[in-house]
Amino acid sequence: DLKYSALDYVFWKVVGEGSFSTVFLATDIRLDREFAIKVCEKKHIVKERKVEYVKREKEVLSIINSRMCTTCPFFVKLYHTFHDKYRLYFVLSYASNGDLLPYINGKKFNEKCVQFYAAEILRALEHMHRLGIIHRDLKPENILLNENMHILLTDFGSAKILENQTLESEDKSLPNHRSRSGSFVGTAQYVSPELLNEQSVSFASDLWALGCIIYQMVEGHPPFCGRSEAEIFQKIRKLELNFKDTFEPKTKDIVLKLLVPDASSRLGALDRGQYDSVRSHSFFLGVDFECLYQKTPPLQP
Ligand SMILES: NC(=O)Nc1ccc2c(c1)=C(Cc1cc(-c3cccc(C(=O)NCCN4CCCCC4)c3)c[nH]1)C(=O)N=2
Repeated sequence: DLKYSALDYVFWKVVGEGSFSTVFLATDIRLDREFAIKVCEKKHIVKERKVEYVKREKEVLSIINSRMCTTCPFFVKLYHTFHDKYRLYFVLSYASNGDLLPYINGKKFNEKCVQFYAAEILRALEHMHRLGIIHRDLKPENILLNENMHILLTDFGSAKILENQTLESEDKSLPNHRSRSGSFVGTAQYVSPELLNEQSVSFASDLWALGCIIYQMVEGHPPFCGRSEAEIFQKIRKLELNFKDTFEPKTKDIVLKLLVPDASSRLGALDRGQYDSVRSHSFFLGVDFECLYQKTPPLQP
C-alpha cells in the first residue's frame, strides 16, 4: 500500500490545538483533497506519558471506522497514519464547519436544533457503546460539523474500550458494564459523578455528558460552571443545577433524567444496544432516528 509522508501534503493552517497535538487543515497533493491532519510530537507525548492515549485513539478510530454504517456516519474517519523522525501524523476527515461550540455560544440553537443534534449525538453513542467504547470526553469541542452540518465525533484519546462487553470479563463488583479507570480523564464541566468519586466508568458516563450538552445547547453555557475545577466538581457532586423559566419542560425533564448522580439510575443506563428509554422520551417526539443523516440539519453555517 501507498507510503505517505508530510511531503504529500500542503499544510494550510492550524484548525485545532490539543494538550499534546495540533490539527492542521491540509491538502493531499496527489488527490487534491482536504484533510485534517493531527500531528503529535513524539518527544512531547513520551515526556507527557501520553503514548497510551495516542495508541488508544488509533485503535478506537480503527474499530469505529470498520463498523461505520450509512445510517450512522457520525464519526471522523481515520484514513491513514504515518510518522517521521520527530512526529506522528493522523490523517482525518476535515469538518469544514468546525465544532459545535461557536454555534452554541452564538445562541443559534432553537428547540428543533437542540432536538436534532441531541438525536445525532445519541445515535453516535449507540454505535460507539455497541462496540464497547466509552468516549469519556464528550463535549461540544469534540463534536464537529461537516460541510452539510451533520456531526462528526472526534478525539478518542480518552476513550475506554470495555473488553468483550460481558460482565464475566469485568470487575464483578461494578455492575452495568463498568470497569475501574486508573486516572481521571475528561473535561471538568462534563465529567460524571462516578468518574469523580469512585474512578469507575460506564457507558452512562457518556449519557451524563449528553445531558450537559443538551442543557448547554439551550442555555449557551454548561450546567456546572465555576472559576476552578474544584468549584465545578463541588457543583457536580451537589447537583447544583439551575434552569431558566424559559427552559422547555420536556427538555428540562430529559436533562434531569440524564444528570442523575447514580449511573445505574440514569435514563438509558439499563438499555442495551439501542437507547430506547432515551429515544422514547417526549423530548424526542417526532424524531426518526434511522433517517437523521438524510435530513437537512436545522442549523445553517
Ligand atoms: N482532537 C481532535 O481529534 N481534533 C480534531 C480531529 C479531526 C478534525 C478536527 C479536529 C477538525 C477541526 C476543524 C476546525 C475547523 C475550523 C476552525 C476555524 C474556523 C472554522 C470556520 O470558520 N469554519 C466555517 C464555519 N464557521 C464556524 C463558526 C461560526 C461561523 C461559521 C473551522 C474546521 N475543522 C477537523 O476538521 N477534523
